[in-house]
Amino acid sequence: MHEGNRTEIATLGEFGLIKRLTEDIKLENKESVYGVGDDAAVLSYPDKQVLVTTDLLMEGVHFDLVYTPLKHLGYKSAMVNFSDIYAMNGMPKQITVSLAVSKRFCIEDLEDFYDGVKLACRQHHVDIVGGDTTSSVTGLAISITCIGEAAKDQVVYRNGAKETDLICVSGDLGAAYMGLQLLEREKAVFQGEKDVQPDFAGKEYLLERFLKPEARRDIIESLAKAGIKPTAMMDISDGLSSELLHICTQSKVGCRVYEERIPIDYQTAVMAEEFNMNLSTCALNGGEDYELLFTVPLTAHEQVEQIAGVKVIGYITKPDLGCALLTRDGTELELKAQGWNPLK
Ligand SMILES: Nc1ncnc2c1ncn2[C@@H]1O[C@H](COP(=O)(O)OP(=O)(O)O)[C@@H](O)[C@H]1O
Ligand SMILES: Cc1ncc(C[n+]2csc(CCOP(=O)(O)OP(=O)(O)O)c2C)c(N)n1
Ligand SMILES: [Mg+2]
Repeated sequence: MHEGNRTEIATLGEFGLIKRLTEDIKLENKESVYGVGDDAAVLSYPDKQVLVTTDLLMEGVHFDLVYTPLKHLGYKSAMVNFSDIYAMNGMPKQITVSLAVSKRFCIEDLEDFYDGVKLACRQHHVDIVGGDTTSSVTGLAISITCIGEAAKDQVVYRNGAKETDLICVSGDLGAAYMGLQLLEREKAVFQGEKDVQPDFAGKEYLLERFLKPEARRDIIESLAKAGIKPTAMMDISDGLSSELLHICTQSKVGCRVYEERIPIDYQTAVMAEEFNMNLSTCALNGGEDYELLFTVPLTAHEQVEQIAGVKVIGYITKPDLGCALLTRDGTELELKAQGWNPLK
């Protein structure tokens, strides 16, 4: 947050602030008929399915400003919403951004936050078409709603996985969680002693995965190019096991996942060792990976294996076999959702 050069929000007021944050927005998409400036935005989606998703992020629950730069927070807040649209096999098109801010924040802070939101939007061709701004007596609250589109026959739900389907995952898992653990460990350094710098050498990937997640538009495009429509899909925000159980419950099937096939980056493994944590537990339950978890028919095996950044990690079974992890030594462990739960 800004220390020198602070302009109090009160000097602009609500409307001045909104103008300052939104005056440079240019609409990219033909579906965005009218954006910021009236009682509602106007969108046009003839002959498409319209996808709508929303997320609420609370300071102290979802993010800690001691080690999260506001520009990164803006970027991530937008990205996690795009990820939900991609998880429906759609393309994000518009967002609305709602903020509740306390007096701790100055105009420059909110401009930083918006720079991050705008950068994410430019990269994913998304228009900011509205929002709401109010005050908060405690921390910062952020709610972003994203609107997207998909062709009528292309939407992919969580409930379509069938027996013998292959379970696939993009990228690697557990790195964002290790990034969070690392930042929490170094938090004292951020807060207090000014001359001591936290040492993140060799751990950059973990921080990047946590602070700057990238929604997997590329995977959606690769699947479309290969002519593969997944039978079920969702994004991994709460951890692989939790999400797999959602797909299996909603699809009324069971599953088997090979522990040795779960993709994990080298830096994640080194960090887990340093923290004395079980690596598979980190990858299964870490959360905030924002990778895609999906199932494809067995007939798509060869094609899906050729997509860069996608790994087949298991298969779908009859429901009575339940959901289990096949460990390296061949034992079966029941999968449990031990991932992140803000209401616990
Ligand atoms: N307060 C709420 N009121 C109505 N629907 C909700 C509420 N909270 C969550 N949902 C809905 O429940 C479903 C699951 O939500 P959630 O677990 O948050 O999914 P995700 O991890 O994709 O954000 C979604 O369809 C979401 O819209
Ligand atoms: C200070 C802090 N505590 C905890 C976390 C971990 N965390 C925050 S959000 C999240 C997962 C997704 O959040 P949720 O509200 O469940 O989003 P949804 O699944 O609805 O998209 C995790 C693991 C964090 N990033 N920062
Ligand atoms: Mg949610």
